[in-house]
Amino acid sequence: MVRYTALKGLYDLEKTIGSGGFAKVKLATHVATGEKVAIKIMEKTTLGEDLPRVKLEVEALKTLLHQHICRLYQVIETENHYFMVLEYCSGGELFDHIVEKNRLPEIEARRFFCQIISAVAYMHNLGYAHRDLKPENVLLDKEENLKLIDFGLCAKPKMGMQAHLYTSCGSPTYAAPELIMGKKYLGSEVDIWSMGVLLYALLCGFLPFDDNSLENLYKKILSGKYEEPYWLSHDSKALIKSMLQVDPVKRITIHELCHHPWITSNSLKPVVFIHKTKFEKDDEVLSTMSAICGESNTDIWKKLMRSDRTDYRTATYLLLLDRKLRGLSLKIATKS
Ligand SMILES: O=C(Nc1ccc2c(c1)CNCC2)c1ccc(F)cc1
Repeated sequence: MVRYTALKGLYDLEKTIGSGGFAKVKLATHVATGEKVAIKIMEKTTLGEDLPRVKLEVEALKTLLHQHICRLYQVIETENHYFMVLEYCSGGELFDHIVEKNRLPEIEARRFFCQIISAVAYMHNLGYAHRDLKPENVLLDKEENLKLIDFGLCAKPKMGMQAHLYTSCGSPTYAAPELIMGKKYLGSEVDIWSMGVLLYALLCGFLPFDDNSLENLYKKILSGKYEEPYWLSHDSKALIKSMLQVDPVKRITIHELCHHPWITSNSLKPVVFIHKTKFEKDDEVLSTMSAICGESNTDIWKKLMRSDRTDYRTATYLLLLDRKLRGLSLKIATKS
């Protein structure tokens, strides 16, 4: 096991739970609270021109505080590495969950899809587009709630969500026609298309557009034609059709999506996005911390407010707060 001195005493590294392009994700234990976390480890040399994506993802995750967006607890930068300490999503990838069940019944698909809409509506409302929405970037926590990850491609256009984007990014299978055509596009509109592909995958168990040859895949996406399996209900077909519109102008908007009958059919209320508990002062959590570090609640809180919210103190506070919100006892490991 590679030893990273930067983590010594703070996090105990365990098994590797994911390895993507330029990052490796390892399960770890936050020493002070014993809570599990996922640490995304990136080597600066292999990052190369992807380095700006790390900074983009950190800034996005520090701003996006939502119950269905994976929480960032701490960032550690050393001479050769970046370590992003993230919320551990023990249920793994939604993709594996769909494959395991072959396809999801409409009720379960709706529950998951409402959580995704809530997170994406919240992001768009804050001026962020994800641009890489796909089942691999949707994880499950232990209560089978969804967590969006991988904001390395997200965009926060300076001129707001009405400003056009040009960078072609994300994986073609989930990419909107205007994006693969290299046209200017709106981040919000390409996210809706990707969500349409996601919903199709949830309900069908396979992808609407798939082909081993990139050229044929592009042709299928640009045609906007896909199979409609017999088990899809009328409303599901209508909703998918409204999201997989080749012409972005005809595509359903995130606001219409929140109020769509397929979405509200059970709960009869539109999807709302509730801010995740921002940085509320919680004295019980602060007292638990002050019992160890000897500082007063006020001093700890002042330091938290002044920090850049990515240090060990912030991680400890947030992990204790998560424990409390899950109804667990607050404990801190004393120096053994
Ligand atoms: O928790 C994560 N991944 C994870 C967790 C559990 C399991 C997996 C991935 C995959 N195998 C099943 C178990 C995770 C969390 C944040 C992140 F950015 C990337 C990955």
